[in-house]
Amino acid sequence: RLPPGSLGIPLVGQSLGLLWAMRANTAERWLEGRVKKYGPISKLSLFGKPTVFMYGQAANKLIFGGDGSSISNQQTQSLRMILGDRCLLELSGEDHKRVRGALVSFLKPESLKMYVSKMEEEVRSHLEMHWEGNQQVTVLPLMKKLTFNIICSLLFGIDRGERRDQYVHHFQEMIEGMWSIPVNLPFTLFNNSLKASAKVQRMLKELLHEKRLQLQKGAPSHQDLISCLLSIRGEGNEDSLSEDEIIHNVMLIMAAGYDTSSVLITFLVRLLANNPTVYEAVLKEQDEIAKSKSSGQFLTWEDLSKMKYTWKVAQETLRFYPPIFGGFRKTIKDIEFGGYIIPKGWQIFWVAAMTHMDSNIFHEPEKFDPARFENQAAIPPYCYVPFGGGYRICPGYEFAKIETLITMHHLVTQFHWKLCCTDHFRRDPMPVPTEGLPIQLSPRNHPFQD
Ligand code: HEM
Repeated sequence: RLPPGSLGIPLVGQSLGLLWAMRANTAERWLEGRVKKYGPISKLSLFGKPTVFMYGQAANKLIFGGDGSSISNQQTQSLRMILGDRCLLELSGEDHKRVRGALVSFLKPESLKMYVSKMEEEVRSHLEMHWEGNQQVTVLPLMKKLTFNIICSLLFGIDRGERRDQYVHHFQEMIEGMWSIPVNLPFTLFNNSLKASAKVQRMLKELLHEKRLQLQKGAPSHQDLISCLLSIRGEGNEDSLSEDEIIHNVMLIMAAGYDTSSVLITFLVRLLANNPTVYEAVLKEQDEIAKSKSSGQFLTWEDLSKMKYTWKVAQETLRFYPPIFGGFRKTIKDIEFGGYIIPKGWQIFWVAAMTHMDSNIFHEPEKFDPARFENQAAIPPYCYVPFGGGYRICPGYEFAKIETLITMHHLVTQFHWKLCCTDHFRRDPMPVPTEGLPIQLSPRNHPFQD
């Protein structure tokens, strides 16, 4: 009773077909082809492993909704070797709960409220340095720079300067090989990434010791994520997290929070250039907030809570272009689903966009309509999953929301822009617009000089 489909050529299976379709931005069509041929659940072979692809509300409930006793997380070997074996993605059961709890104690809204102004400072100085006075900018690399700087400032307490620049350099090298084939030979992408990962780990170890000393001298534990993690005590007053756990999870946060939010903001910029109606409504909302502030005054938590329409636009953007295309899980025992058996040890491949574009769930799914998020309760559970679901749901949701809203506030109230090239994109595996989305820029209230 295995699901229909074929495992293809040994080892290679359908991996090349899927990777090719991702690059050409036709992965959804590629998967739709499978659904037409085999139905909503089918078997194939991806990255050397027998796999079941499935999507939809019931499938997502099975994947995200359990407690980890039948389905576990599954990461690629390259990711494990680069980010370390104590990062959240590798942990399960009590270890996962303990480490995740520690990260959430910093990433929860009640803690993040304290950092709104610090985040805004980073956004303002970024725009001043890289946007103001320029007639053309390329959005994606700049947004990556910005989200990295926000992470450095808030999570690691590293201010602008030489040290931060060194981090950026090694970190970028590290993440370049995260999705590569794990062939550890000199000059392979994977080998470069592993070397960069070792450098980043050494730098973080130094930083950790500095933070420990600062804490001993009375620095506040909430000054940044690392200090917060170092201060959490277990039941017998011992360190709750080991040094490796702190370092590996700080690297995970760097990787998880950098590409994702920068892609979301880039696609928002692209959307507002293409959709004047949505642009006018976002501008109206943000102008009202700007008018209520005196010159130079920082945004507050209350201001962010007024940006309701802007966040709905972001939610609809995430429905169309989820930065995380999907992911893998592994069965711990035989599982019966939809009349089929998924054998123990097989991979499960979930894909957010397939559920997001299902017309049985979202009326006219091809239409960009932020109004569908007016009544969040009307969206059935496990159907809108850009941040995943269940006990592994993205703990950076609120962080991503705050940085997106602050950045969009400043962009729309300060600038006009239009696209300079085609608005095609490919997946790498994150969506990447052609040439990184160059735009023509002019200050607000100044017409373009063509
Ligand atoms: C638009 C921005 C973001 C999107 C779309 C996003 C999406 C996701 C998704 C889909 C997952 C679940 C993957 C799975 O279940 O296999 C996830 C997990 C995770 N995300 Fe995010 N993320 C975003 C921003 C962030 C930020 C800013 C941070 C940190 C500051 C972060 C930290 C994490 C971590 C640590 C996990 C692993 C959770 C676990 O395994 O328990 N993410 N994210």
